[in-house]
Amino acid sequence: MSHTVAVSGASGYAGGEVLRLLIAHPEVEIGAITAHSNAGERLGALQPHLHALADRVLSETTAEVLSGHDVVFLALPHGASGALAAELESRSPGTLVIDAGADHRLESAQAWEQFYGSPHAGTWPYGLPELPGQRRQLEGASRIAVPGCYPTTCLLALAPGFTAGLLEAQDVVIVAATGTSGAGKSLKPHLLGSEVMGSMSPYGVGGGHRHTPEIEQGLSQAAGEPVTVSFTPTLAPMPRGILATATARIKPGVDAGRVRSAWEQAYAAEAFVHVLPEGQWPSTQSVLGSNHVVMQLAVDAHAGRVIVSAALDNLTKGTAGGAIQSMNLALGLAEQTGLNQQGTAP
Ligand SMILES: NC(=O)C1=CN([C@@H]2O[C@H](COP(=O)(O)OP(=O)(O)OC[C@H]3O[C@@H](n4cnc5c(N)ncnc54)[C@H](OP(=O)(O)O)[C@@H]3O)[C@@H](O)[C@H]2O)C=CC1
Ligand SMILES: CC(=O)N[C@@H](CCC(=O)OP(=O)(O)O)C(=O)O
Repeated sequence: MSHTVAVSGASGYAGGEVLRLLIAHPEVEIGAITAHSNAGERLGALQPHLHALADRVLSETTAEVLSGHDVVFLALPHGASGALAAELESRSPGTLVIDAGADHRLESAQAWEQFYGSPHAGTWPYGLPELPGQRRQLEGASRIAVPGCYPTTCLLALAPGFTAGLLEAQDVVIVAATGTSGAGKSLKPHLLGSEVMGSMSPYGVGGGHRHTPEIEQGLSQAAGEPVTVSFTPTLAPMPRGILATATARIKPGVDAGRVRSAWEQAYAAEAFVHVLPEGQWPSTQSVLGSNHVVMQLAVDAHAGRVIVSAALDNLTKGTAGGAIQSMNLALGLAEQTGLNQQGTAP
């Protein structure tokens, strides 16, 4: 039986990627597609790669338009989904709501207010099934908070070492590079082609990036104790992709073999997360357009640290693919349904 799905924010990058994947999903039928300033436009004018839906017209994003579907994806700027989700709850109580924005990811209202500067909308099950115990939380869920793109990368990179109790909680350093689509479609002067092409620069330096509390939340849950993270994002001259390099101090007496086997065991049964053969390091190119994550790790015995490098596509596993993976679990479908795209090369 086909599930009806509505996609809000369909004119944006995240909503467009949700639609790209849903078009290839065998168990869904696409219902309402909505936007804000672009309501009334043909989808083909805004998402010219989505040929199958080119002549569909974008509706206004309202709870009335979105209600009555089995599933609603919210791909809206953060802060916009809390009120809409509350209205959907009363109009359409049986609908599975999947929020690609940040509004429902954090458990701490204080951290939300500190980093986002608005009242906290609440906490929904966190859509990263590969974290320990998380898959069970998503099976049959009626609300899902899709993780941020950096947190997906960083949590998958480091969680196995914390779950296995091999890493110190207080000396975690992550530097990550992202493609420009992470910032969304709206015009931003620092993202003009002439500013970004052929150049890289950091931003959100010094603990200010809003994904820091989300990464700390996930790693603390894995460790069973508070984990402190120093996180520095950088902007890279590419449209898609994240490469995160994460390092943490290894506890005394833990040897390199134990470290490697913790990661290999954590992901041995996962369809989308791959610890590469030793000596092969990840590249963003190899995962573009796919729901896959590739990673490699090394033990730096001199520094007493593990170094993990992980790559994914911020719009696929980092947003829309991860969201559909969680949707599949919530609907009782096979987790990989509609997500068998391989990477593109070159
Ligand atoms: N880009 C990425 O890599 C990732 C994005 N996300 C999250 O997904 C969400 C969407 O991001 P992204 O697609 O990149 O952003 P875009 O700027 O590309 O798209 C934003 C979408 O939201 C709509 N919109 C804008 N303002 C409002 C409003 N006030 N009310 C309702 N709809 C509105 C826009 O409609 P219109 O065009 O008609 O104005 C557009 O469809 C964000 O919360 C982001 O945090 C999560 C992980 C990664
Ligand atoms: C290049 C760039 O600006 N990237 C974005 C990525 C964040 C993102 O998209 O995640 P949310 O879902 O939490 O908004 C940023 O660093 O803010």
